[in-house]
Amino acid sequence: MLNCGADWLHMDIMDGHFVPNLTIGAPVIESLRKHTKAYLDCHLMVTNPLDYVDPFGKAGASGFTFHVEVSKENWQELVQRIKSKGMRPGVALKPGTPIEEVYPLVESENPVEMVLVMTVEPGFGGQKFMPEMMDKVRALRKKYPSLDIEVDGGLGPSTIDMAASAGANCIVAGSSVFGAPKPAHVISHLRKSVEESQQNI
Ligand SMILES: O=C(CO)[C@@H](O)[C@H](O)COP(=O)(O)O
Ligand SMILES: [Fe+2]
Repeated sequence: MLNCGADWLHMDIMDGHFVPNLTIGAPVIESLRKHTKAYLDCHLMVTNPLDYVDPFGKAGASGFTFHVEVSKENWQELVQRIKSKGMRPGVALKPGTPIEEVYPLVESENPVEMVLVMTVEPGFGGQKFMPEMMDKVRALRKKYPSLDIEVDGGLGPSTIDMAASAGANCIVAGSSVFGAPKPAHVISHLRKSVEESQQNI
C-alpha cells in the first residue's frame, strides 16, 4: 500500500470488549515495524487505552488514537503518557458521541493532535459511510483550521467528496482500497479530492 501511494498505515486495534471484534495488538505492530519506517496510525478500540500506551510505544507505533467514550476521566494523563513515549496522540469518537466532547482535548494546554471522526460504528470494516457525520467534520474544521481531522469507515471514490469538502484531511480507506483491482488509482483519487477541497477553502 505504501508503494501504491499511501502516506500512513492505519492499524485497527480491537479488544473484543469496547467493540464486538478482536484484532491485533502490540506484537503485530512490533513485527511490522521491523519491515518499515512508515507512519503506523494506531486506532485503539479498547476499553483501557492507558494499558496499551507503553507496549505500543515500545512496539514502534507512530500515532496513538484512543476513544473519548472511555477516557473521560483520564485523557490528560493519557495524552501526556502517549507523548512521553514519542507517539502522536489522537482522539476518536463514535457516531453517537457529540462532537463537543472532544473540544476540551483539542483546546487543552497539552492537546491531542488529531481528531478521528468515525463514519461507521467501530468494530468492522466494509460498512456503509454515514454522511450525517459530516456535520461534525464541518464544525471541527470551522473551529480548528489547521487540525488533522481523520475520517474512518466507508470511505472510497463514491464518498470521498463529502468528507473532503467538509474539511477532512486524513482519509482511512480499507475495503475500497484493498478490494480494488488497482489500489494506487483509488488512493490517488482520494488524495486528489482532499487536495482540491483544500484549495477551495
Ligand atoms: O476502525 C474501523 C472500523 O472499526 C475502520 O478503520 C474500518 O476498518 C475501515 O474499513 P472500511 O470501512 O474502509 O472498509
Ligand atoms: Fe479504524
